[in-house]
Amino acid sequence: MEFQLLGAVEAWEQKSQLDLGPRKQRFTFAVLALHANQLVPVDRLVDLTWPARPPRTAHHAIHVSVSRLRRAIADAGAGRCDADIITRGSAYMLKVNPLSIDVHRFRAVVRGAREETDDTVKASLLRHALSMWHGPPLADVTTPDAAAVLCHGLEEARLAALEECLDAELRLGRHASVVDELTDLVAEHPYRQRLQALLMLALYRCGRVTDALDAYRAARARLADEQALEPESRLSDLQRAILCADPALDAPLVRSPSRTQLPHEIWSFVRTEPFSEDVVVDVRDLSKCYGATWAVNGLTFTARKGEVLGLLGPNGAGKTTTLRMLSTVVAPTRGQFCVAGVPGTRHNDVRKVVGVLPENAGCPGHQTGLEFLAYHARLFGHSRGEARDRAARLFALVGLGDGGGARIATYSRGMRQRLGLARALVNDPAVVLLDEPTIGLDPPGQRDVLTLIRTIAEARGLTVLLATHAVPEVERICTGVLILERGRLVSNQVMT
Ligand SMILES: Nc1ncnc2c1ncn2[C@@H]1O[C@H](COP(=O)(O)OP(=O)(O)OP(=O)(O)O)[C@@H](O)[C@H]1O
Repeated sequence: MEFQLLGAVEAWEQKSQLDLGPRKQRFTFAVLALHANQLVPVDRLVDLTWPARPPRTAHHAIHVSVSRLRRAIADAGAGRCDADIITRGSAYMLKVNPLSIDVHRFRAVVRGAREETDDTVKASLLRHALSMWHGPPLADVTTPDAAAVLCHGLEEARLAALEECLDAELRLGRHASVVDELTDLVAEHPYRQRLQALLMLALYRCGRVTDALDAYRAARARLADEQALEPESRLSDLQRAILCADPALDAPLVRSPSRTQLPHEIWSFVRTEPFSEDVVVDVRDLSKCYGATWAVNGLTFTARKGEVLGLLGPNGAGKTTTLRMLSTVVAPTRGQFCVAGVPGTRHNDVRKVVGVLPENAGCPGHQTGLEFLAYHARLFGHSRGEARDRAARLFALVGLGDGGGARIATYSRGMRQRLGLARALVNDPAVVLLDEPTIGLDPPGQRDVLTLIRTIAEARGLTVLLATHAVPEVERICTGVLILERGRLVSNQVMT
């Protein structure tokens, strides 16, 4: 489930929007989501909803709203515990993965951008974070009083991120492309002196020296007339530097970064792992570029024996490309990896230690499941008899029971996924790569397949990398999660 607070308040499960009810009910939801995983007293919800004079029925109205919200979430999640509103005394808490809420994702990406030393990456992460905004926070549910209490800090965070982004873009020599945006921003926020300074610098670098000096004069007059303030030294120093054409103000020479200047470290703000003998997957700076698109950029992580690591991200985040590189189907543009001690450059050896369930695994409908598995066991060099035994064992392991004699064409989607999983295990791999293994399955089918994956991983000490765009899948079975956005790792967490 995905929740949007930056703009109109909305909740989405897959592609359907949840009905969060009338305005006050959506407002209650928004307050709980802003304080995800924290208790919010009913009294506070009442004060925020009716700041002037709450009606006598106010507490009751909040209880009714919460119970309707709870039902809407449960119905949409079809029984999966994706998010839930729990009661503790006279307080409520929305229990949810905070990264399914845009406000918390925004803050996480901005935090990551601040740690980034490469301005290209920093600017692109900040632009991405800013793109999560679809309007003022809680736009369709809040009142001016409540917005002043709940949203002021958020709006300030957006402006600070925007200033940092424009600053990085100016350092990258992009003055021509940001000057109009800066002009609009200064008109909208006339007292933000950092924006004024950025505009003056952009104008100067565009060769518009008079406009840069006019901008300073206008800013100084406005500050004096309306705020009785003097400009900060950053503005007056900049004006002096412009007047004497200080070379320090010149636009930087834009060079394409050399290989050694590219960021090799990802920012992992939760999980850091020391090297250990247990490490079965070791990925360093793995990157893939298609034309101008970095499908995966600078991915670094490790996975230990027995770990079920989720690769979580929206469409196009780079999950499939990562798995395709690790299964040696696609060659990395940069970086390296090692699986079970085998370097990624030794393709044939990697394929012996890796099992793969691709996103759209095709199975020949005319074969029986057992024939299909035995065929693949033969490809890994097993004798005919061994291949048959192995096929039967795996068939039972994935819970396909007695259906071995039936043709695959008669299998349900869930049975095909189980078969695909069995095929991924046919070579006794150390690592299994699963790309959206539950796609197209109904909720009970999804639960079954996920439980099966976890059980097999535990029983066999397998390391599993599971690509998915569904937060609940990760919560259900993963021991850790890597969150990808536009090819970059934005978070690396242990699941608790
Ligand atoms: N063969 C290709 N040629 C060109 N671009 C590609 C190719 N494969 C992937 N891409 C691009 O790389 C980016 C990452 O794609 P990828 O399929 O790895 O993402 P994903 O996270 O698996 O997405 P999804 O959930 O939609 O499967 C996308 O912008 C995609 O268009």
